[in-house]
Amino acid sequence: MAPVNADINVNGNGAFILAKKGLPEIVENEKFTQGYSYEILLDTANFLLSKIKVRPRIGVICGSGMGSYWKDGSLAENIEDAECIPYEDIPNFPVSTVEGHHGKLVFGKIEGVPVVAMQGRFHYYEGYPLWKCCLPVRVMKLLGVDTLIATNAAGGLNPNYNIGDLMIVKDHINMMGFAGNNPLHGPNDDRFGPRFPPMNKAYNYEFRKIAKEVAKELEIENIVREGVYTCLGGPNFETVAELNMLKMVGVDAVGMSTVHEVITARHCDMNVFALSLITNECIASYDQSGEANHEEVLDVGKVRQDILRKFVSRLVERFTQLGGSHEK
Ligand SMILES: O=P(O)(O)O[C@H]1O[C@H](CO)[C@@H](O)[C@H]1O
Ligand code: HPA
Repeated sequence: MAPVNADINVNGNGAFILAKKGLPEIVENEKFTQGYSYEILLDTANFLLSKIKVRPRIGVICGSGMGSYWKDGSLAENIEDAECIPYEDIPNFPVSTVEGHHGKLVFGKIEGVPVVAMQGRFHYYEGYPLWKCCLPVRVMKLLGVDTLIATNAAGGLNPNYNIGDLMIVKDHINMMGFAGNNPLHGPNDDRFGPRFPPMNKAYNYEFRKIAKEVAKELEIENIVREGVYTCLGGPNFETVAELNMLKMVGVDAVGMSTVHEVITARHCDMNVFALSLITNECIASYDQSGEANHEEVLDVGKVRQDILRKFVSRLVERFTQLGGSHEK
């Protein structure tokens, strides 16, 4: 895990607090996508540390409709000793605006492992610049998270995929990045990571191997796939021609998130695992009837909530057992 260059102290109330030090502030400038400075995000992390009892080790981002199983009563069943903090109460945090994204950080334990779950993520189409969509990932890093599990709902483009399948993300194609839109755009702060981060090992090989083993243990290997994800800016679903182009370049599943979060996480040296729930078939032919819609996306999330909860819980346990010395 890369040093975040912040000393961790304990304040008078026994809460963790991160001390500021190092480089000068980078001024926020949304227009030029410079993002919040390291110091501003330390304020956010310190606010959270003053509220929580355990420091999370693993961060989970819940995809569309997949956060509902973390909600209210059922959340307590899965995350022990849950402490929920609404986004609107967190300094410098954006707020969730999309149905199926509740807008809370949930701290607690899964299988005894301290975690933080984002019950709701931020998307570019909501009007947030990419750096802001990914701000929680950097805050997680400052809190001590070294592993990110990002989940998403995605359209299945691979003709062998079925609705309800789970796709372990092997790699991504950063379509928005091709057009120059990247969460790391703007001045680089080396305290988060290097100017030119590599991305050829973005999705941890050991984690993917473990996920396939876990799928066998849970007897769900028949619905678990491995493939390439891409994120488009949204909010519209894709045209037939766009989908055919994506198919030609090797995309298996299409969504509107995750890629920029993963880039941000890898930039600050987190280990990453990502999982797509295939919620709909991408309609890549003019002869096919039907239209993609968000309701269907949310419905499939509900149907798969139990399996997702079991899968993610087991992964949290197994990733933690792996320790920090594995090949990324
Ligand atoms: O990627 P998540 O947040 O799971 O959501 C996916 O589902 C929504 C479309 O139905 C889009 O936001 C797309 O990105
Ligand atoms: O078909 C899709 N396209 C883009 N994003 C999505 N999120 C869920 N399904 C889809």
